[in-house]
Amino acid sequence: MKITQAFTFEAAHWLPHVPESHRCRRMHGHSYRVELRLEGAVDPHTGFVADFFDVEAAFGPLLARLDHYCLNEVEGLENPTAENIAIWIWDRTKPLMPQLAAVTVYETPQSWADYEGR
Ligand SMILES: Nc1nc2c(c(=O)[nH]1)N=C([C@H](O)[C@H](O)COP(=O)(O)OP(=O)(O)OP(=O)(O)O)CN2
Ligand SMILES: [Zn+2]
Repeated sequence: MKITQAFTFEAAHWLPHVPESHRCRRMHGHSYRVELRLEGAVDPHTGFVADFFDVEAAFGPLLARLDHYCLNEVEGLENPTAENIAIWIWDRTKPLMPQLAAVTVYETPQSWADYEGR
């Protein structure tokens, strides 16, 4: 069974490795959406793969490190592409949630990165 929980955060960033002429080299902001997908068996008693409240409690402190910050200033996110944000979240969430199967980071509703740990 797969379950997914979505979160949103607002943040500024700029991309240091694109050409000077690229508009994303300038500081700008996004309303990001993060989806955490968990996979596992449904507990026959609770009916849950995992309690959404527990997912929220585990991910909340990480989300707080991103929301309303300049992502380039967050340790490990010096090049804050959607891909690198997804990896950053995975690396810090997977140890807390072994059932984590994918992290999806939407930079805009039309563009996102999916990471499944490889
Ligand atoms: N593979 C990636 N490509 C790009 C990334 C990224 O993270 N991974 N990021 C950017 C910029 O962050 C850029 O800001 C993307 O947002 P935006 O310019 O708003 O994108 P749109 O083309 O959808 O904007 P419109 O104004 O709607 O045209 C660039 N590339
Ligand atoms: Zn951007």
